[in-house]
Amino acid sequence: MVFKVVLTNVGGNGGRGGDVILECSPSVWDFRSLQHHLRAGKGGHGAPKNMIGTCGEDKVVLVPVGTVIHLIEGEIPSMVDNRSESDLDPWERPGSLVDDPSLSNQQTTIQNPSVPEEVKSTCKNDSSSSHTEITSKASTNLQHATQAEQEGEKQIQYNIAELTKQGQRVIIAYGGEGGLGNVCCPSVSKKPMVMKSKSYKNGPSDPKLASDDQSSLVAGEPGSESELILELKSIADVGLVGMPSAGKSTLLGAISRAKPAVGHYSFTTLRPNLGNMNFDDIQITVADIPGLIKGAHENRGLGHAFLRHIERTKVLAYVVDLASGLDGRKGIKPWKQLRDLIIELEHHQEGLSDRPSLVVANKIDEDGAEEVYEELERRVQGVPIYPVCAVLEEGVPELKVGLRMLVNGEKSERLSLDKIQVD
Ligand SMILES: Nc1nc2c(ncn2[C@@H]2O[C@H](COP(=O)(O)OP(=O)(O)OP(=O)(O)O)[C@@H](O)[C@H]2O)c(=O)[nH]1
Ligand SMILES: [Mg+2]
Repeated sequence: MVFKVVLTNVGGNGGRGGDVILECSPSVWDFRSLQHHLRAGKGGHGAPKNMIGTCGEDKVVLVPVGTVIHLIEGEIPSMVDNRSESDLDPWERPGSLVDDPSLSNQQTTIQNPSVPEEVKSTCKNDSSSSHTEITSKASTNLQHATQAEQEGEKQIQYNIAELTKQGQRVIIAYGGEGGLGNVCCPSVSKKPMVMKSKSYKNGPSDPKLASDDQSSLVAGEPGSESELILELKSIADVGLVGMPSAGKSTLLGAISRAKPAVGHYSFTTLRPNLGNMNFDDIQITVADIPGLIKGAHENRGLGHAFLRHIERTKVLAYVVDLASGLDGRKGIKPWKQLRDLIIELEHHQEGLSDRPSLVVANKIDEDGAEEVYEELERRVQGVPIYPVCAVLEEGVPELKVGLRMLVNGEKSERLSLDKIQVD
């Protein structure tokens, strides 16, 4: 999602405006808290509405692990500190499990913003991607934002930082200098003074400028301006999504060199496993995501935690168990598995299932599975279905080619409820 907001922190009566700081936190999964703070935030006393932070008080906003900060225009933000070096689960550290050169090429980042890396890449405002753009302009921001949206493209000047560790902080906007306050000059209007672009990072404002206009003494001055794109880095190219015991972990072992635990009981996998599919020219990261059950969006079976991982994959491979419900055995038919999975994804986050997808019809080796597969093909339209026996690695080469095409964008079929005939 792309959104743009005003982000200027104005000094208030007698005090300097607080800085706006982004802090990396594994408990946050998207930029929603950022939106919330921006909406709820107040400026220093006398500051225009819609500002973030209060006078003299820094505003710390939590962002997810894997947030990449690009600068489009303005002052280069600076890294503050790593408040806590506590070790994260490897899953929470993008790239830590994956030695993927293609990813590092896409996301060249630096940890020291004093030597920013200049880039000339263009970032498209693609509403399907998880981008957040923060436009911090003192006056004409919303107009700018609309313009930018119309233009559709922005030049990224620098890759500023990639926040991968808990507690890492970056100042993205410096607070403006404080005015002297209404107390000193009660006759002057309380109306805030909005000034042209200017940075107040390096000490007090120009006294001449201040004395030129009494109202700035009262209202304080705007903080620094910068225009940023925040991007949430994907954790995997492909997510294996399915009900418990569908064979996701077995499949990950078959398509990569990963060796995840496999069990004949549900919820064998409780934390996602990552593996790499290696081709001559490209490496694709696959995440084996813990099984989802009906009601996952209401947190049944740790649903929330599992569903969140899906947000950060580009392509979905729905793994269904063809043997489920066969021969009077308990279980859900594959087409119903697909329907339930989509419902859970969409309840968790609207549009979550709207990404390139395919279906893996697993356990084709089981008695009666062929017939179920044929029925599945009749009942599910619009996405390729790959019959696979993950245990014997049958059908795996074809599946790998299909996944590669989706990741490369050569195909982009999506599974939706209207393409599944359940009754
Ligand atoms: N017959 C048959 N059994 C399979 C196949 N793939 C997996 N299984 C079996 O299905 C069971 C579950 O496999 P897992 O890979 O652990 O399933 P999962 O989807 O990762 O399960 P959770 O982690 O609980 O969500 C195991 O007993 C596997 O041996 C297959 O292609 N054919
Ligand atoms: Mg598993």
